[in-house]
Amino acid sequence: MFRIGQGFDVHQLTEGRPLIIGGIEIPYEKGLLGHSDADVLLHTVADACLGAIGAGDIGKHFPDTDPNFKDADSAKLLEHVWSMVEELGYELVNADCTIIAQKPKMAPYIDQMKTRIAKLLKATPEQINVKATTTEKLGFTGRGEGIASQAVVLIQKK
Ligand SMILES: Nc1ccn([C@@H]2O[C@H](COP(=O)(O)O)[C@@H](O)[C@H]2O)c(=O)n1
Ligand SMILES: C[C@@]1(CO)OP(=O)(O)OP(=O)(O)OC[C@H]1O
Repeated sequence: MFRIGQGFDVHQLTEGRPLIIGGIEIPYEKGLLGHSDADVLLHTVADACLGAIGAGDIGKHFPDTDPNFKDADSAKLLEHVWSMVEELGYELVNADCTIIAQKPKMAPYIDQMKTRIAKLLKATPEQINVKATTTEKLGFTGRGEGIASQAVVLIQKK
């Protein structure tokens, strides 16, 4: 049996924070603001996984009012979400993700992100696709006020 889930997330860009996307630290003058490390890409993958198993969203499992998740490593949150997926007897078919950012250029980091996400989802990098797009300087992403991400995850019963 196949199940599919999708995720969408946005975080504000601000000075004085590291920029962590897809579990990779990217050199940039600003970073993403959040209760956790604000890894917008891993949050969308986690939400897509939770969507696929009908288990709500990351805010439900890791509330931003809980001090345990302050500055949390989103890779650890995704690891936990993936263990929930595996406990139900599923494995990954594939994941497709889009980072929506005017700047910085994501292309040099895409392969590292794929490898990192693949490891977290007990899959191979070939099962993971990560894309990036600007919004042609339009909207909040285009003005560099924040970064958005989308992901779709397909799972199947082992
Ligand atoms: N933050 C980004 C945005 C885009 N890219 C790459 O550039 C290509 C062109 O972007 P458009 O918004 O003009 O479609 C895109 O296909 C990505 O490969 C990037 O690396 N980082
Ligand atoms: C990850 C959590 C928990 O630390 O916080 P944030 O980093 O603010 O991320 P968000 O995508 O707003 O929601 C999920 C949260 O509960």
